[in-house]
Amino acid sequence: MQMKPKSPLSSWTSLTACALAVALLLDAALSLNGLVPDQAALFPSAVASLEAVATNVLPSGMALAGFASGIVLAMAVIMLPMHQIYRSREARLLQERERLAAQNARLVHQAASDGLLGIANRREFERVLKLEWRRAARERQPLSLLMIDIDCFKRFNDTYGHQAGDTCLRGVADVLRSAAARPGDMVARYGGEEMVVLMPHTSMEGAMRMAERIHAMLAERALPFAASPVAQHVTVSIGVSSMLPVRNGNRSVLVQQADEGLYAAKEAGRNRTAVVPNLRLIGHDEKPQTWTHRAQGT
Ligand SMILES: Nc1nc2c(ncn2[C@@H]2O[C@H](COP(=O)(O)OP(=O)(O)OP(=O)(O)O)[C@@H](O)[C@H]2O)c(=O)[nH]1
Repeated sequence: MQMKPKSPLSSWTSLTACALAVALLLDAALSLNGLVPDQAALFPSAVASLEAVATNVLPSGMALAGFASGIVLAMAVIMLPMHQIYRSREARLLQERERLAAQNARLVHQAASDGLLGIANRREFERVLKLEWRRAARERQPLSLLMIDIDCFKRFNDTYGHQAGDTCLRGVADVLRSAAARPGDMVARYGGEEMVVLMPHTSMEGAMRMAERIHAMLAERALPFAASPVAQHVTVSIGVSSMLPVRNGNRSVLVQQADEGLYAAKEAGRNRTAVVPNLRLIGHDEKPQTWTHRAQGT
């Protein structure tokens, strides 16, 4: 919580108000002597003391009080409007600071997201991947990635036009956003018609389930694509990778593996999910063992 700075003028105003109150009390005391003559018999010694004060001290006190009241009133007359001006300037500065903070947040969001799809862009994905990799290594938790590519998207653009292509991309991004609903999940545009879903604290099994959910949701959404050689609606191919990160490990392997899986899914006929086992365990001339799974219900 931010502390509002205290105006130096408000201290002056309080001081002025106190001085004014003291001066008024002094004036009231001065009048007391004339107001209580009948009660003098009841409290003779008190009245005698008051009279002594009134005779010896009050006349000079009266002059001093009058002078002080004059100064205090003059200060109040000057200070109060100045205080008002200060307060309204302070309010304007606070408003301006809030406006700039909101603008800054908007700019940060714009720099991190894709203008067409409204999801994170590649740069933001790389930034978050670095953080999540470190976190997963620290917490010894698996980190999974889906690399998703729309099938035959060139044909979609050629058939329906580039604008319809953009609408289709937005539709797929919407589905990914709804599917990856956990707070830690991240959906990003990796480039062109390729998107990624990064899933912290998620094992290979969980990532495969997520891939199946995406295929199912796209089949249900059924974005029309009659010219597709794969199905009557827009479909995607998905490559999956999952790792237990180590602190100084190479995080690009996670992306590379998902990309290999995507390639394998395309090769196997599209509209499916594929996993390529850990690339680092496979020799150069050895062909990776690929597991592919065709999407259900298409
Ligand atoms: N409308 C639109 N099209 C895009 C965008 N970004 C990339 N593309 C198009 O996506 C198409 C990708 O085509 P390819 O890489 O040949 O792949 P594909 O036709 O999807 O074929 P497969 O991936 O093998 O199924 C190209 O025609 C790009 O122009 C975009 O922002 N909007």
